[in-house]
Amino acid sequence: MGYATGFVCTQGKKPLVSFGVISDVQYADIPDGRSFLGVPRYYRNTLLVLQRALQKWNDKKLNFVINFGDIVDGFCPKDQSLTAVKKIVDEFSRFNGPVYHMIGNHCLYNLPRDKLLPLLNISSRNNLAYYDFSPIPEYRFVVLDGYDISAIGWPKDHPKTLKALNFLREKNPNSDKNCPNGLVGRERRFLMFNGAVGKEQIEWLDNVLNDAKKLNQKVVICCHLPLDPQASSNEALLWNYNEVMDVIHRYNCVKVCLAGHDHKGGYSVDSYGVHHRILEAALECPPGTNAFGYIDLFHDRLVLYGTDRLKSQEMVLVVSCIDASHIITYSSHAVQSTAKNLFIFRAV
Ligand SMILES: Nc1ccn([C@@H]2O[C@H](COP(=O)(O)O)[C@@H](O)[C@H]2O)c(=O)n1
Ligand SMILES: O=P(O)(O)OC[C@H](O)CO
Repeated sequence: MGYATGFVCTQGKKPLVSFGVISDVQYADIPDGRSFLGVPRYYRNTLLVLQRALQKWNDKKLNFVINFGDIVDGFCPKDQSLTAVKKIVDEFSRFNGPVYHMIGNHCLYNLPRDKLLPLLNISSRNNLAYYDFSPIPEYRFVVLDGYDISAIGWPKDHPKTLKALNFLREKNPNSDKNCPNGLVGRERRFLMFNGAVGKEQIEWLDNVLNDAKKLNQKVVICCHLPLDPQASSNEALLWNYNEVMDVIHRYNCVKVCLAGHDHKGGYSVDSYGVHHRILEAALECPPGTNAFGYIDLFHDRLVLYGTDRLKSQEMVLVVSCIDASHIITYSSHAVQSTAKNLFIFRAV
């Protein structure tokens, strides 16, 4: 295990703040298995990955930690859900500082929102799980609730469940609404394990970004579901990623969007110069390997130091795009190179 080095652009500067990141822990006290597409999943080992992450984050005296959702897997036996969620939350609470959680589909397979959100320390109105925080005056973090409109997590007769089911009936012809067969390209996101950001949350986002702009803050958006098709598999995207990105693109203050859910990870810079980084899943680490990291925040860039499967990434912030038609994209399997490609952007 080791953090990748070689980022020369920080020139030994001290970061404004540093925070730990991990996604898709998906713990369950069950034997190893596979995803629908056959990718191995190590349900018990993932707890060890989280424990090593905590050790590293505490050793490095990071300022806070963000968990990108799905702390417990849907295959966790339901009579163990509460114990399993508490077990993982207790692990996170060994961090010597604040931990910010967000919800994912697997959290919602295990517990309803009214039980889940207090455990995750998400104080909410109407059981919604979006919020923002500002660890330093220069930066604002916005955590979105990607399952605001969803067929999972709300009571069966809740208006949001009914709305989501109607939406899926309209968009996905398959009887198994998790099956993307017959859907083409970006339409393949219309699956039950995804969801949407509702109207009220979009208005809230607009207001937060307006406020951040007035305060001259840079914004990092965090959401379990990815927001950019260039970084993500079509099957993992937020249903209304385009609506959310339309709001985000109205504000030059949004610099980076971080996500989980698409376990292989990904990265892109969109046509507005916003970085999108999807974190590789902890669940898919074979025993002895890891997928966690930490991010150093500077005035002009974010530097992600990943371990093993979680790849390192330098994200240079931009104020304007000289050539908006040129989008830099590569999958997590491709060679990682960012800074040298960013000559088309003017750095802050
Ligand atoms: N290509 C796919 C992917 C998934 N499904 C359905 O989703 C469920 C969950 O998938 P996982 O990747 O988390 O295992 C799975 O049980 C399938 O119902 C699918 O149909 N086609
Ligand atoms: O974490 P899961 O099981 O919901 O899987 C999500 C898929 O990777 C999205 O493509």
